[in-house]
Amino acid sequence: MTRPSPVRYALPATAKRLHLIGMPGAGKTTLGRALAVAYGLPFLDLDEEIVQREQRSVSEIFAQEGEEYFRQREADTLRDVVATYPRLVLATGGGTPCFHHNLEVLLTTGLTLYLAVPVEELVRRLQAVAASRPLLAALPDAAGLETRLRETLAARQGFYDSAPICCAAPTCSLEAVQQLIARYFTTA
Ligand SMILES: Nc1ncnc2c1ncn2[C@@H]1O[C@H](COP(=O)(O)OP(=O)(O)OP(=O)(O)O)[C@@H](O)[C@H]1O
Ligand SMILES: O=C(O)C1=C[C@@H](O)[C@@H](O)[C@H](O)C1
Ligand SMILES: [Mg+2]
Repeated sequence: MTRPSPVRYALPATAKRLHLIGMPGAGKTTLGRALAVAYGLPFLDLDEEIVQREQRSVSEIFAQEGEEYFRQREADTLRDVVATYPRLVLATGGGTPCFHHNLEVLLTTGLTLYLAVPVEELVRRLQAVAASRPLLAALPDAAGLETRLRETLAARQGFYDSAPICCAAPTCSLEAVQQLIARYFTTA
């Protein structure tokens, strides 16, 4: 099989910011890092940026200040980040598009990609780490985790579906996403 030419997948000069949205465990951070390398763009993870600014973990912020405080910090940090970085691949938090008009910020300041992954796969990926996620901790078992993820996805689906590009598993490979991005720019 011949490898596709890298030129075909080059990011158009007009696309300087890529935003990845999707459920916890969808692969935003993993794919975001790979896209940043592929396109030669800086990478930033919004959760990590908040943690750095607050000098405490997301779980600690939720436990000590509550979710509303976290959502406000998330909204402020998102706006700072897009104002600061003219070129960027940004992995958002799972809830980022759903609060404080962040969706509008994401859609108007970069090309937003939704990583759609079935809940069964999210359960597999998150089972081991759910205890460290404030909104997924304290669930009794995998069935509880699955129920919580289904409810969360149902509430968020409308926000996620606003992204102009949707990459559905199992085709969320780096190459598949690059093809979707290239196709978006040739048909837009
Ligand atoms: N395409 C993939 N196929 C299989 N596993 C993957 C894939 N992408 C990511 N993973 C795995 O799924 C887990 C979650 O990935 P990642 O941290 O990138 O997701 P995320 O969307 O950033 O999650 P969060 O919202 O919690 O930050 C990790 O263990 C990662 O190795
Ligand atoms: O899905 C969510 O609401 C969250 C996902 C994480 O990325 C963090 O932003 C935080 O744990 C909240
Ligand atoms: Mg992440």
